[in-house]
Amino acid sequence: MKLEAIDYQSPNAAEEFVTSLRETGFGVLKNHPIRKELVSSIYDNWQSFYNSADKENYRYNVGTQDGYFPPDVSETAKGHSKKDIKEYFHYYPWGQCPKEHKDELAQYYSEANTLAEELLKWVEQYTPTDIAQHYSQSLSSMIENSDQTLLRVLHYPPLKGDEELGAIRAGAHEDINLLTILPSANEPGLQVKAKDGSWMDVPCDFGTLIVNIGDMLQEASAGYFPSTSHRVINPEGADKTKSRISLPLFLHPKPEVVLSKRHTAGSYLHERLVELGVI
Ligand SMILES: O=C(O)CCC(=O)C(=O)O
Ligand SMILES: [Fe+2]
Repeated sequence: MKLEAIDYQSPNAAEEFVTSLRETGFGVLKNHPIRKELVSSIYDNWQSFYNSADKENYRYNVGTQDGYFPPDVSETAKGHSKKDIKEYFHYYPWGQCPKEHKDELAQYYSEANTLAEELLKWVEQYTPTDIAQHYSQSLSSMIENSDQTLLRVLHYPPLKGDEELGAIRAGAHEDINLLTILPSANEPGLQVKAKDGSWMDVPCDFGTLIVNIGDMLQEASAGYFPSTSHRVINPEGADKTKSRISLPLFLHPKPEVVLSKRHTAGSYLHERLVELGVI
């Protein structure tokens, strides 16, 4: 199995994309509308943010989960004992954000959400009827005007050699949300678990866009769309001294949206955040 980039502008893009999601949990797009200059400018500006002590002034709010999460509070992936080697910032339009970075993130958030609504329409269009009957409302309407959709600016610092034995940049995990939209990072390392249990590198040519299924879409589609494990491995050799920045947008429905008989988006998120140890 190999992940091939699908041309967003090709006439078969929607069908090929949804087939890839169904078979691997991932879809990779090229020639998509997210602007490369905007992404690389965010990477540069946030590298400066992480290099500065100012980040401590934006420590996250426990109740609302917006702001800066330093390395010592960073997540421990479900079922793991070691913390990930990363720090990150959670941006919501209503949340805290350094003012010099706000316009750019707001712009990216809005453009990526527009594309996300289209991708959810593709998913819906190629969902078999017997599965689609489980959707309580259209997938794209679940995220429309949602203030829960989260843009995470991640920084994986250079490795210093004193990291906890066995700790990696991001331990194997599944995302909680509906879909995740992720421009290729500025360094490799992201891997996805194939059906045979082996780890595959996700293509990381700058300018491609990686989309993966989260647990909420798996829940809403009664397992038809698989939420797939992925991880970020540590760099080796000369790459150890390099930072890695990435920018996932996690599409979260409004809390009252019904995902399944068992869960609303709100009840599901709460359960998972407790497991992650961040609330
Ligand atoms: O940094 C990456 O490439 C992926 C990050 C990720 O999987 C996550 O934050 O959930
Ligand atoms: Fe993830």
